Amino acid sequence: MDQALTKIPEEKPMSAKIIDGKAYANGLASKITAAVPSFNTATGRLPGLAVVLVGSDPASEIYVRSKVLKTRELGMRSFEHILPSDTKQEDLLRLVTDLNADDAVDGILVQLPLPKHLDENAVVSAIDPSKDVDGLHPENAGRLTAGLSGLISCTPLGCLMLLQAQLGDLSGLDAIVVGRSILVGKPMAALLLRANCTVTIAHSRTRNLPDKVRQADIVVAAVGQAEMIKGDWIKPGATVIDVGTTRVERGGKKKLVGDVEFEAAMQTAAAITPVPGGVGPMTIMTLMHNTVVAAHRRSRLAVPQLC
Ligand SMILES: NC(=O)C1=CN([C@@H]2O[C@H](COP(=O)(O)OP(=O)(O)OC[C@H]3O[C@@H](n4cnc5c(N)ncnc54)[C@H](OP(=O)(O)O)[C@@H]3O)[C@@H](O)[C@H]2O)C=CC1
Ligand SMILES: Nc1nc(=O)c2c([nH]1)NC[C@@H]1CN(c3ccc(C(=O)N[C@@H](CCC(=O)O)C(=O)O)cc3)C=[N+]21
Repeated sequence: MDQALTKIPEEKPMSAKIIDGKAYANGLASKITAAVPSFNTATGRLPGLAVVLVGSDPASEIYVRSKVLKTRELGMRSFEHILPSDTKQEDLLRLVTDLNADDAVDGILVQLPLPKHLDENAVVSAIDPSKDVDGLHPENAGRLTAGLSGLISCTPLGCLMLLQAQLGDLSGLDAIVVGRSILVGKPMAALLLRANCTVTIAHSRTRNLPDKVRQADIVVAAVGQAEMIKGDWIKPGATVIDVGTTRVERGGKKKLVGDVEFEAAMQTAAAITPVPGGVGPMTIMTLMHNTVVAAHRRSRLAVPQLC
């Protein structure tokens, strides 16, 4: 046979689609901004978000700052409470009680982790569940697992929006969530299960993690260890959502990296979120989303379609 006819074209290296979380978050922002004036007309006030930060961790300060700026940018009210790192449990609980009673406040977010001497569970449980825009209160966490409506944790909600935008219906897909925190891993797994995925939850005691990741059509990495999930663990064609954010030093420069080996995963995945610019902006925007949802529910108004 003619040599020219049998020649197989050289295989091009695959390159995943980069899921633009920033762009998706901007789209969501326009819907939220549009919902604020009608809420204002109906109630005579603006939706309000209170953010509480205890201590002065520089990374936490950056996140809190961007939450405050975004709240104002979207036309809502922001209440900022920065407390010293030696704040007493009873003082923090009193602040939460005051915010619960304040009608101008629709959402309360207590930035985690709290300093070691404070009881995180007690603080989160003290938040009025109708204002718990982080979805961390046991009532909201329980409602999610029970399939009831409530407020859903921001980061997992943002990850689900990106996955559905990328894949449409998730029914029947094999998903692995690496990490089982109350903030990310557990609610993420509950949301994927609700979306009819078959879900594996992995953690620090999981055996043969690479093999488990290799089975998954969807990989959500929420560990907090720079690039611990290797590119060759990713199943060809999988969708990868990288929640992790770790500051590292590379070549004398500070850099923010995810839990997934990005460049290597690009060769096998069908789509992947970058760090920064992936899940992070979605977390901030879903917090805004939850604040508007909470404001409408608290005022007994129909919740507008935001996503
Ligand atoms: N981009 C964003 O919007 C957000 C980013 N983050 C980032 O996501 C990451 C995770 O956050 P968070 O869930 O709060 O972190 P936590 O530290 O609370 O949880 C980490 C989880 O990873 C598991 N884990 C640790 N080591 C391994 C390992 N070697 N193999 C498998 N699993 C392991 C732990 O297991 P075990 O339970 O057994 O200890 C734990 O369940 C962090 O980098 C954080 O900064 C968090 C929130 C929002
Ligand atoms: N009660 C509580 N709720 C949280 O949701 C919560 C928390 N505590 N504690 C800390 C983590 C972390 N987190 C992030 C939010 C935004 C970005 C983000 O916007 N990141 C940008 C980069 C920002 C940068 O350069 O530092 C990005 O990924 O593009 C990251 C991480 C929310 N968290």
